[in-house]
Amino acid sequence: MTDDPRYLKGAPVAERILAEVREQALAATEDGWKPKLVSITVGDVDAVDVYVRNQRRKAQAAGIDFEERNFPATVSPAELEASIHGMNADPRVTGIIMQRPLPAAIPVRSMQRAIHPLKDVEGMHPASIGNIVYNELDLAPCTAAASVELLKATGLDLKGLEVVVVGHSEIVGKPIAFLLLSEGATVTVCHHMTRSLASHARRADALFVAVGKPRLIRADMVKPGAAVIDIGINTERDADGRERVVGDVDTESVKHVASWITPVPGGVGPVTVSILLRNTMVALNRQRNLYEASYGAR
Ligand SMILES: NC(=O)C1=CN([C@@H]2O[C@H](COP(=O)(O)OP(=O)(O)OC[C@H]3O[C@@H](n4cnc5c(N)ncnc54)[C@H](OP(=O)(O)O)[C@@H]3O)[C@@H](O)[C@H]2O)C=CC1
Ligand SMILES: Nc1nc(=O)c2c([nH]1)NC[C@@H]1CN(c3ccc(C(=O)N[C@@H](CCC(=O)O)C(=O)O)cc3)C=[N+]21
Repeated sequence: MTDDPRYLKGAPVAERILAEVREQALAATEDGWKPKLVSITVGDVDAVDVYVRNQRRKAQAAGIDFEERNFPATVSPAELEASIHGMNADPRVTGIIMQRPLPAAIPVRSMQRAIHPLKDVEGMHPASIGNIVYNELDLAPCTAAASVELLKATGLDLKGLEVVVVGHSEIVGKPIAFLLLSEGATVTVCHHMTRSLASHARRADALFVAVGKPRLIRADMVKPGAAVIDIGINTERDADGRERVVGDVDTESVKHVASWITPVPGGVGPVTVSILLRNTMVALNRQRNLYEASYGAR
């Protein structure tokens, strides 16, 4: 079933990006600039496990060092911030990603701000997010950038394309909208106060869904021939009690209407990981350029 040509799979896109990352990482290492990504997790969060596991696997395959720093759920904001400052100052650390969610006692935004913009490989610091508003797109939030890469893989021309984004979180929906605007698409953003999600969604040539609700998008909400990018990752139990991961789109019905649909798993997720590693190399090159501009070329 996953051989259906309508499935817009993540693996080929992810592999292409990872091959470029690997080449850059090897060249940088030879020049004495070994890339290293540090992942921060706080407490034990199932939702993050898969992501971190894949980050470690793909980083190692690409020649990027990967270190996991797990803090207890009881860590204070001040302690966490002090650790981040330590990583900012450590020249061996190229990039820092702070996995979400954080415990309620820790203010996500101030922690995001504590990561130096030059090491912010998720593109979530206000200074980084600001760049995409100015059409500087080389380091964008990973999931948003991954979703747009998948749309590009359809070959559709983004200029003037009618796009609807469902979900407006700061980490996924909003940056998708900004990236698409920069590419010339006409973008409508829907959220929980939108009056008729179905009537907006049905107009879309490309529909992005990042909400966290299984089967939110059904076949009657999709324009025939549309590209559907399903970003949701939800865990459900099936009838015999087994856990399975599903997106926000009712894939079985929508695939008869859409021309392209990203599967979950196997769609946006793997591309997100490869973009994180690509961002690590963008960060490394920025640090290296700054160093060489300050101290002269090696
Ligand atoms: N594949 C990947 O790499 C990643 C996948 N994800 C997945 O993507 C999904 C979204 O993540 P994230 O953006 O962090 O989640 P958030 O919970 O932060 O945001 C969800 C968004 O959906 C909107 N929303 C809620 N209910 C509705 C509704 N009925 N109709 C329309 N919009 C609605 C919310 O709007 P409002 O604020 O107005 O309520 C909000 O903007 C999750 O399933 C998550 O697991 C996340 C990150 C990476
Ligand atoms: N700061 C932050 N940024 C995030 O982007 C972020 C986060 N925190 N917290 C958790 C969520 C979730 N997320 C996933 C990314 C890829 C896969 C992924 O690779 N999924 C594979 C799963 C394959 C398998 O099951 O092994 C797939 O969809 O095919 C999963 C989940 C990123 N998130």
